[in-house]
Amino acid sequence: MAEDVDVVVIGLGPGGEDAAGRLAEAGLSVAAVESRLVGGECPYYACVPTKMMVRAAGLLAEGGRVPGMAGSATVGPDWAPVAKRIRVEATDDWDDTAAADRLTAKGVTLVRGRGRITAPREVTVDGRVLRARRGVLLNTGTSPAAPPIDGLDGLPYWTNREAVEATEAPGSLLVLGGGVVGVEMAQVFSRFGTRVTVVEAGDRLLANEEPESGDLLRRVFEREGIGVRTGVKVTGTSQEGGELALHLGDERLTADRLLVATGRRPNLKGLGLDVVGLDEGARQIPVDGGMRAADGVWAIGDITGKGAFTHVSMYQASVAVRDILGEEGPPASYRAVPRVTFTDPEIGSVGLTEAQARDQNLPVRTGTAQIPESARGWIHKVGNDGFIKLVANPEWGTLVGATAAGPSGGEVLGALAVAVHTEATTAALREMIYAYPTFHRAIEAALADLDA
Ligand SMILES: Cc1cc2nc3c(=O)[nH]c(=O)nc-3n(C[C@H](O)[C@H](O)[C@H](O)COP(=O)(O)OP(=O)(O)OC[C@H]3O[C@@H](n4cnc5c(N)ncnc54)[C@H](O)[C@@H]3O)c2cc1C
Ligand SMILES: NC(=O)c1ccc[n+]([C@@H]2O[C@H](COP(=O)([O-])OP(=O)(O)OC[C@H]3O[C@@H](n4cnc5c(N)ncnc54)[C@H](O)[C@@H]3O)[C@@H](O)[C@H]2O)c1
Repeated sequence: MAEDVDVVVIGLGPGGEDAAGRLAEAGLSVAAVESRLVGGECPYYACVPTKMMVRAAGLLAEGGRVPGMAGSATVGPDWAPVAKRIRVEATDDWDDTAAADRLTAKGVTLVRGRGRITAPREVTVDGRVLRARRGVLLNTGTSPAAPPIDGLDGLPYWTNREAVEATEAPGSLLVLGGGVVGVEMAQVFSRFGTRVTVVEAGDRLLANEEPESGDLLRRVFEREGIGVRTGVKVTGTSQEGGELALHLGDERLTADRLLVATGRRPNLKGLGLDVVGLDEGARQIPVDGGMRAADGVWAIGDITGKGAFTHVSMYQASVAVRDILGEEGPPASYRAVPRVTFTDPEIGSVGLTEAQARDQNLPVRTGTAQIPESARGWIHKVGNDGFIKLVANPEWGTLVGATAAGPSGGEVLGALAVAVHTEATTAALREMIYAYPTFHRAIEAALADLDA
């Protein structure tokens, strides 16, 4: 017999988990369906454990910067405490009991298994039928995607999941894909003594960011001994003995491990989307400003294609909850989506890149300041690589995008995210007093360059 509830949430990524809890706390009856781990990719295989890896790698790098600046230091990498911290503190050995208990304590009915829409406002999980009076909220996220390269399917390659579960740093690592996952992982493992080469098909690292960001990262990587191969085509793969190989025509790159970080595919197959007029083969589910995808269907998170970040998933959750509860509020806006690549230097950015602004036919003016030339950057000295780049629309007199690359670039970004979000005028930003000597004071120099 079917069970009647108000809302069924399929997939409990960060947004789905949050929305299910909030809807239950608002008094609705909520069934939440999860096939793997409550909380999704972020706490178990993505943001949280990888940032623990980044933190540990950063400590090693800072220790290595002591000579010539503050005396002597000997640092030796050991992956064991990183692996232990991920297993014990971050993921509870990839056990979601605590998260599941938190959710059910809010009044949510947790249903373990794979959910499928079987009729409008109806979801079936292993034969259990759930009817949703108000509707269904989709938050099924993404899975790692591998390109169709000869032989790759048969190789024991890592994705982000195996990399996070690693109990030791490999001797050598090939990273296929120089996007966010690839560059974060490459630098982490390199700092733990792994010989790393990044292999990227596009002509630069971090293709979605300003070209200056990819160029900066390449310079830093090469200085740190990380191999960077861009604009290359992998024609095949092979395994000989313990070694994995990528073929670039006649050339062979070999390593103990291969990390495939070539992007993600949305978890839409088998969801029964055709029942509600949506396309399971699509790259994303189109949503309106209230996160509505179809009658009685809301979608949030990576599957909406509005930015594959935990903060976007959480933001959309709050918009969807409001819409489901029939509360007033502004439609979702993506003008000022912030993003941070947690390399050293950190690459923080918000809004449009220069190229994206030009593609939208906006009038564009840019201003740049180099961190090493700022007072704080000069004082900081070793490890001071970075820049601020502003993308302004001179007609509106506002910033439409910005990048803060450098030490704590993701934190400096906060000021720029406020500026883009609130549409602060560049005139007002110029009148601001910027504390001396901070990294964010370089924003003032970039504003001056905007005028030049
Ligand atoms: C290595 C890595 C590092 C990252 N670091 C960051 C970072 O630092 N900051 C940041 O903001 N973002 C980061 N991200 C992105 C971030 O992980 C995602 O944007 C975030 O998890 C939000 O995803 P989501 O809400 O769409 O759902 P997901 O987290 O993908 O979760 C979806 C859930 O739905 C479940 N599911 C799927 N289909 C079904 C079904 N039919 N029935 C039941 N359950 C189903 C899945 O099992 C999963 O638990 C990182 C990603 C990766 C890969
Ligand atoms: N710090 C963060 O917030 C953070 C960290 C990691 C991931 N994420 C999210 O996860 C998403 C996925 O990250 P990702 O790095 O897997 O994907 P991505 O799309 O950012 O990068 C994938 C890269 O792989 C390259 N590639 C694709 N096919 C290739 C091939 N055959 N050979 C060589 N290179 C190839 C692409 O050109 C691209 O540069 C990101 O877009 C981001 O939204 C966020």
